[in-house]
Amino acid sequence: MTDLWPAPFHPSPVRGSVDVPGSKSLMARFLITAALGEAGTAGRIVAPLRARDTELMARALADMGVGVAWQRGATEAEDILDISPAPLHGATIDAGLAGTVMRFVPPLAAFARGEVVIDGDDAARVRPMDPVVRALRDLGVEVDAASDSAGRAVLPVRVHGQGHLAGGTVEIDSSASSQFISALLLAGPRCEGGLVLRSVGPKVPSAFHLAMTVDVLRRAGIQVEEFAAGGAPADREHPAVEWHVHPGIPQLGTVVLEPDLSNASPFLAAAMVTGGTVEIPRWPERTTQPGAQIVDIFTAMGARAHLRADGVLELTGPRDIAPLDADLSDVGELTPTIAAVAAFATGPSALRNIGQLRGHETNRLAAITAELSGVGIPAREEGDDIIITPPAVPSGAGGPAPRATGEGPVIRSYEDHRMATFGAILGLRIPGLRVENIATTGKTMPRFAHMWTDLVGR
Ligand SMILES: O=C(O)C1=C[C@@H](OP(=O)(O)O)[C@@H](O)[C@H](O)C1
Ligand SMILES: C=C(OP(=O)(O)O)C(=O)O
Repeated sequence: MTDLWPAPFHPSPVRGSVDVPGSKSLMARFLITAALGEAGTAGRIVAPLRARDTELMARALADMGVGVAWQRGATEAEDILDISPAPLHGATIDAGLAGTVMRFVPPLAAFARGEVVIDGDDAARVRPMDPVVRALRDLGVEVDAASDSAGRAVLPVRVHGQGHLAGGTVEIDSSASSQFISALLLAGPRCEGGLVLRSVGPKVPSAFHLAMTVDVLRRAGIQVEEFAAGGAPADREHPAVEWHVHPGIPQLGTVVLEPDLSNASPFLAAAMVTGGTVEIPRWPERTTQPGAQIVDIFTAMGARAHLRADGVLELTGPRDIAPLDADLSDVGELTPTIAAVAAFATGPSALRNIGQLRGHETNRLAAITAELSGVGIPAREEGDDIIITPPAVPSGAGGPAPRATGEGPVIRSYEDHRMATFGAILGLRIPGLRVENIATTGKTMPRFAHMWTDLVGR
């Protein structure tokens, strides 16, 4: 039987503080970087994230021969994960539904001696893999892969590692996911001649995640140059289309994992849709995480927010939520949260240039529009945009009329952690709403349901 979670209904202002666990994206990069370090040295992650995606990544490394030791501290902030590099060998890897695992492990596998097979959930077997498979083949690696109906590579992928990679120049169309570029950049320093990666094709999404990859490499002592179209050094206005990664041995050292700001966003959304106030401690002053952008986005929708001197972000939702018309290409993973808030705005919103979400845990354009429409909030896809046209509702309380099902509406979560948190946000203002398989939030935030109930109560 499908597990249906009764989402707390709480249209009056929510107040509270939420300590969110670590960033899955930073953690994935730290793990790969540490694994490619020098044998005999260890990388240490303080306050590591124990969630499905990061445990699968840690297990993938361990299965290939890397030493991985989790140590519990008195609090989660004192937990430690030590990663000890070692020669990599063949293995069978379960990527689950983690884009980071299925895309970041194949280049790493090229350094193994032996065959590395990467497979995952059924839903993972439709996520795009072609660009990383092609790039590895162009670099001389023997890779076998299953193919989809259009002949493009998908899981399972089999990498015949030779223990080393010569490197060179490779061109890649990474418009379906930034993770293909991140995957190759992370492996770049261990290529004997370094790596020159040239983006061809339409714009690469998720600019913040690309910046995160480059930042992690540089902090590990690796020289990375970024060039914009035309060959000038890349900057904020002129995004990189070519990366030169110099050869070297990355040294992760000891890093403290930042809280996952994208996972903070549903809690901040609770303040948005109820006109309440939510605090998030340990909000980093500077970060490459795209989740930090939620503050500006919610401010544009009427919130008041400030980062206090004690490192706590405080956000108060507005009485009336202003509609949003924004290009979300660079912050795509925030879309489900923003869509749930836009559902209660005073007018139509347009969430633009998010075609890459079709290759996420599920086709999120289809999922978001179907689930909003199902609870009486008209939403549609227009090309690579989502248009949400909330029916007129009295401000502050109540919500659109739910689909009449007798027991209250159901939000399907499609095995997608962010569709589950999207449902929880809607439930604050739609009475009787239930969310299918709330446990899917365990992909990146295993205690979500408890944290949500602690914040909003029953
Ligand atoms: O590199 C990463 O850690 C991620 C990159 C982004 O992927 P896409 O570029 O495929 O959207 C993001 O959406 C995903 O949640 C995490
Ligand atoms: C797209 C996401 O995940 P993945 O790393 O599996 O691509 C996400 O977390 O929103």
